[in-house]
Amino acid sequence: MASTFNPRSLSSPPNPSKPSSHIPTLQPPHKTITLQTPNFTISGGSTLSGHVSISGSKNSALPILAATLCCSGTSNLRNVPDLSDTRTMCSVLGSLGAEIEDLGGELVVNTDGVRSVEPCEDEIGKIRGGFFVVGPLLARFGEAVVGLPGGCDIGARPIDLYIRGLRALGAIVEFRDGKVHAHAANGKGLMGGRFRLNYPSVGATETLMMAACMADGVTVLSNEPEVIDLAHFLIASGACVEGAGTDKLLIKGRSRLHGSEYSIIPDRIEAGTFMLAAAITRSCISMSPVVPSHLSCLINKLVNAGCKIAQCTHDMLEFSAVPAKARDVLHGFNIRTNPFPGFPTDLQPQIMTLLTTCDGLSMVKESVFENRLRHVTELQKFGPRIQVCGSTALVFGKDRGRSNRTAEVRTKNSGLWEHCIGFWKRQRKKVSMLRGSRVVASDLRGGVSLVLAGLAAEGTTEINGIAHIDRGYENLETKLQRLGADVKRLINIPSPL
Ligand SMILES: CC(=O)N[C@H]1[C@@H](OP(=O)(O)OP(=O)(O)OC[C@H]2O[C@@H](n3ccc(=O)[nH]c3=O)[C@H](O)[C@@H]2O)O[C@H](CO)[C@@H](O)[C@@H]1O
Ligand SMILES: C=C(OP(=O)(O)O)C(=O)O
Repeated sequence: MASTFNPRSLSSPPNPSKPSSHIPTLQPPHKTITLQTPNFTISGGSTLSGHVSISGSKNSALPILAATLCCSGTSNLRNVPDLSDTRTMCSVLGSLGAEIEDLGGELVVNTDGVRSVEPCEDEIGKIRGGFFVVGPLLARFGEAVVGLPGGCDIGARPIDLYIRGLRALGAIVEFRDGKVHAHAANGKGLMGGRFRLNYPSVGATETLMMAACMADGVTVLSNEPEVIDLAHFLIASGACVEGAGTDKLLIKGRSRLHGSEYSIIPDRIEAGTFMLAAAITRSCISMSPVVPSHLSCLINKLVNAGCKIAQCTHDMLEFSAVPAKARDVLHGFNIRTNPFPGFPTDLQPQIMTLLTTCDGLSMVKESVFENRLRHVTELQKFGPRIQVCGSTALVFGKDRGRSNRTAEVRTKNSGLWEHCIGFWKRQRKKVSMLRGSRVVASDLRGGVSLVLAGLAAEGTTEINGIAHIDRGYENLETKLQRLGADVKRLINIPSPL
């Protein structure tokens, strides 16, 4: 991974102005999940076929579970995925006094018994979404004492935008004893106010929406599908939220929200991961339910690379990467992660794995999180040539005489070209199929990108640290097995001394 080239001048599309490192910083401690049992063992090389059912979205379910704290009566939530993250979120609510009943496929949440405004710190520290409860607790009870969040270790992930936004809504916020202490300035409820995020943070937008739904007026920016899903849940519960899906949300306060019945949207990141599993194994699979427009950016990239959408309805996709002729290849391409509708950062590690099997040189630029290329070191153990500099990775695919002109031009313009083309020429003859390896997942999407590598690799792969993957994929191995993959979850028994 050592690099000497300078990527400063890499040309790239405009990025919304991201808060820079001068912003303060209540930075959350990233909790390390103990990397031990179980693991995945994968025999690579199988072609996939058949249909996969896509679960509800983790990143919608977490804020919507938090939002039930705003609602009197019961909230009936369908399509909540059964993940370690959603279980943790239920424990967070339980630690406040909420009652949650699992009807199998439907969670019934009643928060009328909530008497505490201080959720269990250990549970909050396991996931990013735990911190979202600060918004609804302030909205309904006028007070919250919340520990710092955990989640994937992919960057500093500060919470300064949350704090600034809550202050703009009239909260007094202090940091004491490792926790955020917030209360409504007038001792009753939040007053409402206007706040413009200087970066469309998903979590800050969601937290402020929940905080504002019993106060008045907030202007926020993120329009990720999961933010819109939360807006729809709040509206179903009696909130007045205008502008969901645009870059301006207007929330008019209501004194009370009520329970409702709501179904979480399908997980676009899970669906995207399965499309990439089909692409890397050059297979054809169908999937539902999906919202195809949530996947447009990925679909465009894959179609340009040589894949096909064989069928598409309002909630089903049939995706094929089966070559029409034996000599057909998938062509490398460039991606840059960005807020929706840009390329999702949560699919960056997975698409990088696909690119190692494509033709030519590809460039991957991570622009949302500053430390989201950690999986590369493990991915390299499968044999591909990937060079990282800062937040950019160059993926040296197979050379069959065609290369990715855009990557060439961009790298040429940036002075990177001489360095990397020389390297590629020396290495390309050595590039062959991915080879099975023993690797460790260090975060959720980086971890699943290793599963994709294992599916395509020659031989056997063992992936440890799969607790990270269990945070965000429901029954991953069962779903892959049904598609024909040879994946097993094994429990390691530590050898006696
Ligand atoms: C539970 C959940 O929904 N997680 C998703 C959510 O995370 P999350 O809500 O944490 O992501 P954000 O959109 O907040 O973060 C984007 C960028 O903004 C920065 N930032 C954020 C808040 C803040 O107060 N200050 C600040 O500087 C972050 O460090 C990061 O560099 O959106 C991300 C971006 O689509 C996804 O990768 C995560 O899967
Ligand atoms: C980064 C992710 O999750 P979290 O924000 O919960 O850590 C993710 O889902 O890829």
